[in-house]
Amino acid sequence: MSIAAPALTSARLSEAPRRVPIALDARSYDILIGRGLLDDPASYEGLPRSALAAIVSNTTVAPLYAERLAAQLQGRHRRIETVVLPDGEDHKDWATMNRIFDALLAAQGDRKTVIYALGGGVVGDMSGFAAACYMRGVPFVQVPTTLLAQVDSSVGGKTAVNHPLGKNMIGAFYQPLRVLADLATLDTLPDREIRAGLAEVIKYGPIADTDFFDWIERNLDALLARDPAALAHAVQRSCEIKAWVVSQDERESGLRAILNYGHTFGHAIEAGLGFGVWLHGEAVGCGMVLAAELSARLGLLDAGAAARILRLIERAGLPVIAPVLGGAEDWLAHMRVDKKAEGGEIRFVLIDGLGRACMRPAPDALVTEVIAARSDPAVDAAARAAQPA
Ligand SMILES: NC(=O)c1ccc[n+]([C@@H]2O[C@H](COP(=O)([O-])OP(=O)(O)OC[C@H]3O[C@@H](n4cnc5c(N)ncnc54)[C@H](O)[C@@H]3O)[C@@H](O)[C@H]2O)c1
Ligand SMILES: O=C(O)C(=O)C[C@@H](O)[C@H](O)[C@H](O)COP(=O)(O)O
Ligand SMILES: [Zn+2]
Repeated sequence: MSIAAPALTSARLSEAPRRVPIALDARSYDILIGRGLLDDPASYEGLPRSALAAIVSNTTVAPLYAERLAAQLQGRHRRIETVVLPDGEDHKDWATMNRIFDALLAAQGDRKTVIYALGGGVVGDMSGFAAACYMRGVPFVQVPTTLLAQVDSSVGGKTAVNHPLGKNMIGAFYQPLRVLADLATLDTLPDREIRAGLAEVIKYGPIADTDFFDWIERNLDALLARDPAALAHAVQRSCEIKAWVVSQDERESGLRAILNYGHTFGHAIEAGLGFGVWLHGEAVGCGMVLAAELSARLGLLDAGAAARILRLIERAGLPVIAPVLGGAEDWLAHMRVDKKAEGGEIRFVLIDGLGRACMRPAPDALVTEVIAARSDPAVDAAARAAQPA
């Protein structure tokens, strides 16, 4: 499989709200992108009215934005309940999911209850999964408040929780009614999270769009400085590319796997270090470096292009040296549970020339060589030292 995305509509750099449509077999929806959308009644037009709306958020985001969202939902729903989850990837698990179900049942949520996912990818993935399961499916709206969630996780309907043995192992494909990405919410986001979000932005270049890759290279400093026009373009273009991919292959029977570039290595790092030690975007950033190196060693990518990918990820302040974990066998064991693996054979998303991705197995010995070349035990030591006692 080898894919190259066609050029899409050129992005505007105006301050007007942007609308990216995502067309699916069963249903289409809009991704709204702009500053101030959270407080704009127009953002909510056409969404269902019901007895109960449940805002699912976390201990960090709820105090910042839940009241403002609730104010917009008044009049549309008779009751508004806010479910506040503990914050962090280490809480993206079944116990936390049950807290959402407990709250929905305690509030007598019915089949028309609308779930609003207010937060980053962790809240979004869990709220979406809760919406898919509660009474076998209730409507939900994504209100992403991290860069990563605005450019990636809120779009396309992958929902999940982690299992101790693997990342996102329990989940469902379940699409939101709308994505409402208020760029102003990024103002309160810590710098480390901006950098993590940039990993998924960078991802779209090598897999689908060399012009976008060039644009990110030229505009990385503006993105790191949170320049509003640069961020708006990055979010819009990322959503356009993701919508283009997902609308052709909603359930990942082929093409959609390109969105997993860097994730086979990245998920192994997240699980191997313990969920939450490295941010998802950090692990994916490093994973993209390893996958580019593997692509080069397989003769798919020239060394200059692999070096450009590495340099961009490094400039974004993301890690480019991996942990050693428990050694080569430990790495391979983590990667064998990857959802793209078939019959225990690991399949990697590789870069087949900048702007094109393909999926292929690779010899264990070569994968091990790449890991050995790009890992350092000092990274494991630093990760252990950064963990709370
Ligand atoms: N479903 C998908 O397609 C998809 C795609 C990419 C990633 N993901 C998943 O998304 C998760 C990562 O998402 P993430 O990077 O958003 O992490 P996150 O959800 O943990 O959010 C990062 C941190 O930022 C805080 N935060 C969120 N919004 C804030 C704001 N506006 N101001 C201040 N703080 C804020 C959060 O409380 C958290 O501490 C991972 O679990 C990953 O697997 C899913
Ligand atoms: O939307 C997709 O498809 C992706 O692969 C996007 C990824 O950035 C995201 O991290 C996703 O959750 C990974 O999916 P998984 O199937 O490997 O768990
Ligand atoms: Zn990801």
